[in-house]
Amino acid sequence: MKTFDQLFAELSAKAAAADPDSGTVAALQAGVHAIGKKVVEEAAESWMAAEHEGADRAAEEISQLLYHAQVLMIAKGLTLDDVYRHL
Ligand SMILES: N=c1c2ncn([C@@H]3O[C@H](COP(=O)(O)OP(=O)(O)OP(=O)(O)O)[C@@H](O)[C@H]3O)c2ncn1[C@@H]1O[C@H](COP(=O)(O)O)[C@@H](O)[C@H]1O
Repeated sequence: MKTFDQLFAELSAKAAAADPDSGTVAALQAGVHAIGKKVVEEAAESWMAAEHEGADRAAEEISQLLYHAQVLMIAKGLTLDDVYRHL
């Protein structure tokens, strides 16, 4: 288990190292358009799970939504603070 901030640090390190075994690095190479589609897909799956499936399934889909949102942030060169200052 990890926190939002810990996951962001992990993904940022993998991106900086261009880890060839990382799905995150592959997603970043695919670009903002492809990452954006995953954000929308996971948002829809989160909605469907919340409406039609149990709490655990909703939590799982929401975790994937958060992951892809972080990948989008890294693709755009955004830091956590860039986002947090809007909260
Ligand atoms: N938390 C996640 C995470 N959540 C979702 N995903 C990816 O998001 C996709 C969503 O899964 P779906 O259920 O939609 O599956 P799918 O539609 O069959 O997937 P695709 O065919 O679209 O790839 C999967 O391909 C996962 O690889 C994640 N990939 C990685 N992480 C974590 O990110 C960290 C770095 O991972 P790597 O960069 O792969 O080393 C590790 O701690 C991982 O646990």
